[in-house]
Amino acid sequence: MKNGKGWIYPYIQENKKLIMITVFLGLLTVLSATLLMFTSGYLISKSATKPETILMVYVPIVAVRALSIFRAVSRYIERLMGHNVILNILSKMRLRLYKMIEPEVLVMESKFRTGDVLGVLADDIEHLQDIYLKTIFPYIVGFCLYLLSILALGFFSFEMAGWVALHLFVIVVLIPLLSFVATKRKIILYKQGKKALYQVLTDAVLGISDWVFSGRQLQFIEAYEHKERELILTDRKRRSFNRIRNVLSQLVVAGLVLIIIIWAAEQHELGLLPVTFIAAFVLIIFPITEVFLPLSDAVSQLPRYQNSLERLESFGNNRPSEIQALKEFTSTKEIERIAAEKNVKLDFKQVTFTYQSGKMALKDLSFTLNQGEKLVLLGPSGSGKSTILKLLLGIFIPNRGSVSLNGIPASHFAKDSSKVISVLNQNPHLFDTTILNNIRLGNLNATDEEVYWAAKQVKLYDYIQSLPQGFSTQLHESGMRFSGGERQRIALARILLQNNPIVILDEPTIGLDPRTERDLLENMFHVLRGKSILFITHHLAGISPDDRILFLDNGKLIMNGTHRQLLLENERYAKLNA
Ligand SMILES: Nc1ncnc2c1ncn2[C@@H]1O[C@H](COP(=O)(O)OP(=O)(O)OP(=O)(O)O)[C@@H](O)[C@H]1O
Repeated sequence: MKNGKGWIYPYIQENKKLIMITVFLGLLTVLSATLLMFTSGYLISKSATKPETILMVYVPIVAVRALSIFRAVSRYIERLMGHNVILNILSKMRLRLYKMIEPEVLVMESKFRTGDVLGVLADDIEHLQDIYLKTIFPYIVGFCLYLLSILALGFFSFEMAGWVALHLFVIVVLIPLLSFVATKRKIILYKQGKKALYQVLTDAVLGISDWVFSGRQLQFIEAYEHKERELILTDRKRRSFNRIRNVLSQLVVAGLVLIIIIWAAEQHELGLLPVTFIAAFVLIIFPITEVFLPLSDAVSQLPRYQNSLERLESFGNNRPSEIQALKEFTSTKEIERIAAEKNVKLDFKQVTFTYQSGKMALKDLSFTLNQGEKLVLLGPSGSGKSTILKLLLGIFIPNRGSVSLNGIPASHFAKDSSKVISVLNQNPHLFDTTILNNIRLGNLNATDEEVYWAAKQVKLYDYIQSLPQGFSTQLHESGMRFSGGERQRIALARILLQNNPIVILDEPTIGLDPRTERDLLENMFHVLRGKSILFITHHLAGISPDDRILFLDNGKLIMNGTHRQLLLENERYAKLNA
């Protein structure tokens, strides 16, 4: 559990006082339960001696009532307090997680879906709340109670306190420890096996047609069921160990009851303890051991949290070094000034960028984009186009050279780059709300008229108006699906409302048929006049003769000129057009 330090210890430290109050309330609850049993035991015994008048048992009757109310109230407050501490800790953990994940969103995009990663990690945090509720709090309460009950018994008799201490030590320390050691391997094996089975199953479902075509589906099912049986067996072993452990713990409790009976009887023989107190002393064992018995299970659950803790730890530690520096700056004032000027010069100066893995993605790249110009970044897959986008948005910092907007490093604006740069990517997301709201996402202050204007610009206005509910059409409820081209037009309308000086088109027409692609690009370049456009693409659709082209291959600039020039002068380029 060494990895837990970063995600457990600091929160305990930070909430020390509240945790202490919760533990105190926990002890108070047990104390009132113990006194309740004690008084009830006395009351039953006293009543059995047929007292002459009810007044002889009046005080214990009132005490039983008061203690049962007090126990319920203190338990309620203890739960309230405990959950309050947990919610407080969880909210801080979540904040920490979101802060960790935020700068990585664009980096992760290529490898996983960020939402999935966030979901898994958020589940891990939810899972960690059980460490507090089911292990840490009960164990602290249990241990304090152990010490307190020994001290209290020592007050009556040293010898008996010694015997009870020894017995309780078995259920408070020995059995939990034994349980932890014995079940740890089984829990880990079970978790690993379950994960492996999920992977095999997912893999099989994805490739189901191949299993069927090869006629080996039965073979797969047999192998799968065999592994599943092994897994069930591992879990069964753990459960049967738990059953034996529980029986053992109950035997220890029975031993304790016996000790108390013998001690109380001896005391009575010696005339030191009235007979009415024998049951009272015996009954207090039960509320006390009720706290101790679940401890073994609580401690043996610890390995279950290990994966969650390790995942959270490693996520924090393995942040790619490319984005380490991201949070250090962010100059909101500067970006607002540049955004207001609407005249931005984008400069890449001898930029070299190497990934953490050692892969050099860009080498010595220089180009300038003045306000209102269009620049086409052309290159095959893996040539470095997406890396340029991340450098431009300030997510990555070049190893050598500089990327700047009006002379200020792009990394200074990383968090605010959307105030100057708009990006239209391959798969814009449409939210589960009205079309109007979906377009307004570009600028939340835009009026309805401005949204209609943007829709007209991207040639969607008539189509939207023809829908029964027009701009109020709920994208999800209507079951209406926009085509790829229409989605891009909605995203383009958002960009128009955003009204930023620089627009990056990151292969926006991928997957569209040639005709839709041509119409969309024509419309895009028309409505984006006056803005600086960086058009990232891997083919020549939508390129005009005077467009400036940078052709990248393997991170290096290998052609630079207008489309017209390159067609005439460069054989490789001319072949692309063929
Ligand atoms: N996180 C990463 N770690 C290591 N290498 C990377 C990483 N991301 C990209 N690369 C490598 O850097 C090079 C440039 O990648 P980049 O994604 O910028 O290319 P691209 O031109 O955008 O490709 P595509 O058109 O396929 O998206 C490639 O060789 C790629 O394998």
